[in-house]
Amino acid sequence: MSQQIEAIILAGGLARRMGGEDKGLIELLGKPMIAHVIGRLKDQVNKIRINANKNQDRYAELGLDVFADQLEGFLGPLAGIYSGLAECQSSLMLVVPCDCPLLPLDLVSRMQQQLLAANADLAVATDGERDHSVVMLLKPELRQSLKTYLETGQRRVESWYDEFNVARVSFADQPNAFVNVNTHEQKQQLAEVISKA
Ligand SMILES: Nc1nc2c(ncn2[C@@H]2O[C@H](COP(=O)(O)OP(=O)(O)OP(=O)(O)O)[C@@H](O)[C@H]2O)c(=O)[nH]1
Ligand SMILES: [Mg+2]
Repeated sequence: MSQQIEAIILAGGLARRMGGEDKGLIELLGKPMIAHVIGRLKDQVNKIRINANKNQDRYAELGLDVFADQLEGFLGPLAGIYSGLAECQSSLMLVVPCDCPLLPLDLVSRMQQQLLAANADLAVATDGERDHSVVMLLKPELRQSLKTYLETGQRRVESWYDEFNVARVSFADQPNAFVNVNTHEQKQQLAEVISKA
């Protein structure tokens, strides 16, 4: 297990494409979506916390700490990351979304190794072609920059981290690694893929 790395799972969005149902709590193959994500991470980090703005009691039943966005108004994933960094007690924090149930089992070791090798501020996962911008490993010192960025009305994750030294970490060897679920149809398709695997 990587030392001194904690993770936050972002489950604070409005899930509009799911009709406003709480995406992390939607059942996928008999358990909440977020439980799949926890299963992928639990042997990779020292601690996992859940970022949720609704149904916090239900998330807490999973036995993990739950925290809400400190800035109101559903400002996007960066609001969750900003709040997560406030309580971060490790030298690096991993961020993942709640709707990505096939995350790599070697996610943290590879992200950490490449962040350190590049002396980067932040590592972002890619599928070999594009960034998966809410799968990142970052230094807590970036919190102040995040605050300024959000306070000036900006929201886009990629534009925020562009100003830093970013290590892009390819997981092209795992084509399903970042399959994520935004609609009921995608959930059904993924359930079929996992069942046949
Ligand atoms: N904390 C927090 N997380 C968010 C917010 N908006 C999105 N996220 C999270 O960011 C990740 C990626 O976002 P999306 O896949 O677009 O999820 P979403 O915004 O809930 O869904 P849509 O409304 O359908 O776009 C998910 O894990 C969301 O929970 C927000 O305002 N606050
Ligand atoms: Mg969204």
